[in-house]
Amino acid sequence: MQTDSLLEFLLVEYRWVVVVTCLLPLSLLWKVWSTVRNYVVFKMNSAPKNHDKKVKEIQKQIRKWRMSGCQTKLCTARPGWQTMSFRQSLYKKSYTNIDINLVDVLEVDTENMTVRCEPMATMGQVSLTLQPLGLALAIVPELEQLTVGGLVMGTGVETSSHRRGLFQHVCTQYELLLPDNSVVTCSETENPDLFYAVPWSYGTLGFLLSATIKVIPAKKYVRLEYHPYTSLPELSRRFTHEASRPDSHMFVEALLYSRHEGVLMTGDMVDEVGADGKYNPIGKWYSEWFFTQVEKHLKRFQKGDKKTAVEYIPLRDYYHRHTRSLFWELQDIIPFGNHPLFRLTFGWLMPPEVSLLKLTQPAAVARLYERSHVIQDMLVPVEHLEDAVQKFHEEFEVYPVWLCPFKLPNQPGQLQLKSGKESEMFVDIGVYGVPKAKGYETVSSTRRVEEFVISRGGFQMLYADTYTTREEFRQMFSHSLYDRVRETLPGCLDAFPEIYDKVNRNVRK
Ligand SMILES: Cc1cc2nc3c(=O)[nH]c(=O)nc-3n(C[C@H](O)[C@H](O)[C@H](O)COP(=O)(O)OP(=O)(O)OC[C@H]3O[C@@H](n4cnc5c(N)ncnc54)[C@H](O)[C@@H]3O)c2cc1C
Ligand SMILES: NC(=O)C1=CN([C@@H]2O[C@H](COP(=O)(O)OP(=O)(O)OC[C@H]3O[C@@H](n4cnc5c(N)ncnc54)[C@H](OP(=O)(O)O)[C@@H]3O)[C@@H](O)[C@H]2O)C=CC1
Ligand SMILES: CC(C)=CCC[C@@H](C)[C@H]1CC[C@@]2(C)C3=C(CC[C@]12C)[C@@]1(C)CC[C@H](O)C(C)(C)[C@@H]1CC3
Repeated sequence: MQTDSLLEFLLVEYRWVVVVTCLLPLSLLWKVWSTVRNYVVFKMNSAPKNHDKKVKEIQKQIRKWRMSGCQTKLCTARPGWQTMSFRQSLYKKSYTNIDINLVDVLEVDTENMTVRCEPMATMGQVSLTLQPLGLALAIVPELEQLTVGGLVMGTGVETSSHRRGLFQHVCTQYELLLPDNSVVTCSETENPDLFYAVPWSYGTLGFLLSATIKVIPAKKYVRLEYHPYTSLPELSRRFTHEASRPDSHMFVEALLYSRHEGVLMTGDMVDEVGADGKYNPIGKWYSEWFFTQVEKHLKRFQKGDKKTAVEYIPLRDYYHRHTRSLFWELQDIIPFGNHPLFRLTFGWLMPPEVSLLKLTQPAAVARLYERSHVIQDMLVPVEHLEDAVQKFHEEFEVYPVWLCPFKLPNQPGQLQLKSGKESEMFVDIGVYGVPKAKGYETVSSTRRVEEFVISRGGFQMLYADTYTTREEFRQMFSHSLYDRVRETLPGCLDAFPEIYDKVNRNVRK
């Protein structure tokens, strides 16, 4: 990473000093506190009773805002440092912040196979609550601090999305507080326009009070197969086949380690460790970061070992396989984080809470990331996978690249299929790291990739920086249903800005 001054150099190269000595112990404190708190609250079954009381607390805040003449727009009071995105939203300073202190799992319905969660419940919390019941969310987005509210109002994807779609496609009902202070529920059959406009609305239609999400039976392990490739066309063909086949494996994912080479992984939930593979508890504190373990399969393949490797991984370890290394982002913060000695001594404290990393990010680091760090997830139809990888290589040249397939059904809402088909297989292309492409420049390079994605009928995940203009944004995301719903919801236009006003690069720091 290039740095300008000695101070910048120290703050970047030695950021690990603060992270290892302060943030790791603090993160452990936070993890222990929140796990115990969630367990006690769930066990005491206090949450469902408290839910209506807490909703009244929120309605009190909205009433106060309305009594004061709706002077400002509204947003949640979730501090920017706690959100699972690189930036902190500037609008939180001028909007009326509404405290949504709804942090719990409300009830698990084993008959209808759903769980009702409050919006501030996190993926780690929900998967811990469901695990003893032998259940899991139908889609478990990777990072533990992701919240239900953020995944509904933004989006969520995981390696079973080729079967089940995005996070919104496994939600059956939303409970919302509208700007006129009314509480409504919506689903495919009840207020369907609102139901389909909520995903990707980024909190600009109302406040989410709870979401009902599909759950599935969870088995103890994932049987994972590793298929290395040294040809992108072959990897792309097999990736598309594995994602689209009617009898697909439950999990499909690929990591690219260069423009032409990568490892495709296919997996299924199983109850026992089989004799055809080795048991690999990748979640153990001492175990190697997952993406470097996967790369070893590519290296052995390049040396002539062509066999398909099989491993048995504990289910929870699999769901959060990239969490301990924050995909591959921690290597830029704790460069020796994957060293065996460090893992043995400090591995049990990893990863540092993203929230604390954000809270303590030096300005010099922010400037450096601004200039020479890419964090983007672009969603394109899988037929364009090869030319998309080519485009990302030309503009960014960042590896590994995360490839995660997902099925996109043709439903009303912001994500419209340009092909008009009933459903289409897409791929999430995740790029996180220091760009090596010659001539890389943050805005112009990213805008060229955005233009490419729009031209292929794709979408940009909006936790990342979008440099699109308002017009380009409306080209990428359909606003016809969204605009209509905003006009029909009483007080919505006064209470909330448009999506673009909450996600574009100029409203984030
Ligand atoms: C070291 C440290 C790290 C922290 N990291 C995070 C973090 O990564 N994510 C985060 O949301 N908050 C984080 N917080 C803030 C923390 O959640 C609470 O705001 C603080 O601990 C006070 O909680 P409380 O006693 O008011 O609990 P509560 O009254 O239960 O919660 C108050 C607020 O705390 C947050 N909160 C509490 N429990 C949860 C939960 N299970 N899931 C999500 N949010 C919850 C919510 O913002 C909620 O509005 C952190 C705090 C500390 C000290
Ligand atoms: N595997 C995956 O899919 C991953 C996804 N992500 C991204 O992370 C995001 C989620 O991060 P997270 O920190 O949980 O969410 P955030 O706190 O960042 O919230 C995301 C958006 O949702 C809105 N929102 C959140 N809760 C509510 C609510 N109760 N009512 C109304 N609006 C709400 C926020 O509005 P406001 O600004 O007013 O608070 C914000 O606009 C996802 O959208 C996704 O893009 C990141 C990593 C992995
Ligand atoms: C769809 C999927 C799987 C997305 C994965 C997104 C992750 C790679 C993102 C989400 C939050 C994220 C942007 C973050 C960072 C890295 C990439 C993350 C983890 C870091 C930790 C990079 C270092 C920065 O100093 C800072 C701490 C601000 C951020 C925090 C958010």
